[in-house]
Amino acid sequence: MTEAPATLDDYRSLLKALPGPDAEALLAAEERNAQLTKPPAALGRLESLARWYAGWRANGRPVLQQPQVVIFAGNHGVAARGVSAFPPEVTVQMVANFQHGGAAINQLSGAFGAKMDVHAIDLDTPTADFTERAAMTEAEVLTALSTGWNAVDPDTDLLVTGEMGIGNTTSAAAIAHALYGGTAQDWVGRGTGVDDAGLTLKAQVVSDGVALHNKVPGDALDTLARLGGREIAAMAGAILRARTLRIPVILDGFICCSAAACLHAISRDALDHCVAGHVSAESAHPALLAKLGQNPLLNLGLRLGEGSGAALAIGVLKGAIACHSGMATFAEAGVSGG
Ligand SMILES: O=C(O)c1ccc[n+]([C@@H]2O[C@H](COP(=O)([O-])O)[C@@H](O)[C@H]2O)c1
Ligand SMILES: Cc1cc2nc[nH]c2cc1C
Repeated sequence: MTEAPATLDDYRSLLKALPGPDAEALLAAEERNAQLTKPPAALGRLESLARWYAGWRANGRPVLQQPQVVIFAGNHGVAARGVSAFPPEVTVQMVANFQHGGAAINQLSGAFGAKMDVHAIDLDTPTADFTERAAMTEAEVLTALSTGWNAVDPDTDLLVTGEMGIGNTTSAAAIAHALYGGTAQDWVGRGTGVDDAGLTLKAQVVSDGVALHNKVPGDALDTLARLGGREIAAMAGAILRARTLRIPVILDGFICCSAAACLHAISRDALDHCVAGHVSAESAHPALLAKLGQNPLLNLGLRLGEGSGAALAIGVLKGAIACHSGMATFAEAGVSGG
């Protein structure tokens, strides 16, 4: 197995030298798509999805057989500021629920034939409150990144990255505010369901945290360490590891996209192997997706996290690949062309 990068600079170097999709497979998929028994473009976005998948899998007629859902959990010092509708102990309780098969993501992984792995990262040691100091030290963010890196099964042919962490919509909003500017209000949402007073407090916390850390120069990996969380860093590590293995990734909601944003801010093509599974009901998710240039596959009003929206989108991608690789051509079926 390829070892995880040892330093943040090693991650930066990797982000500048990422593999692309396979050009031959892209061409073969394009040619095959043009011959399938349907009017041109009649399968809409399924057609470009299948080509995208074919390119990353280096196979013009690919199969999708071994999806992996990986869930990372982390605790946040900033949760002590009262920014969530739920107490921090829910993180470890939900990890137990994942392990016992009782969460939504267990059902969705099962429904779409994905194996599911859960990584609880140092839950007894919440990150520092980012309004006081950096959420993670360099050693801590590297540990979390490598947890994500090592969590990817090299034999999987599709990865979903999900998370669980009370307080993490505040971290995600702070990352987005630091990377993209605007106001803190632009990036905060209700998360697990805070009321208006909670939302106002959240905006203040995000504003204070970003003001503190903006005083020190740094790039998006520094932002990840200063404002992020262990599960957010782990998702970034997993997304990057998947890229090195040419494993396509379905992104989940607001928090997952904040992790992806830290890679995208360093290298504009870092998410070319990713597709947004859904747009969540977290109010700033549409704006974050727009910054990433991502057009989500589903819009079902979910605001759960856990990889749930992305897991649902496995079904869409499986449908796209089944059509692309299984359909007859006009010649094979003896159907007249238009
Ligand atoms: O994925 C999303 O867009 C999303 C939106 C709202 C809430 N969540 C989940 O809710 C938790 C964070 O909410 P909060 O209010 O504690 O910041 C965390 O466990 C997330 O998985 C997730
Ligand atoms: C119960 C519960 C389940 C979750 N799953 C992801 N985030 C969550 C937050 C809460 C509060």
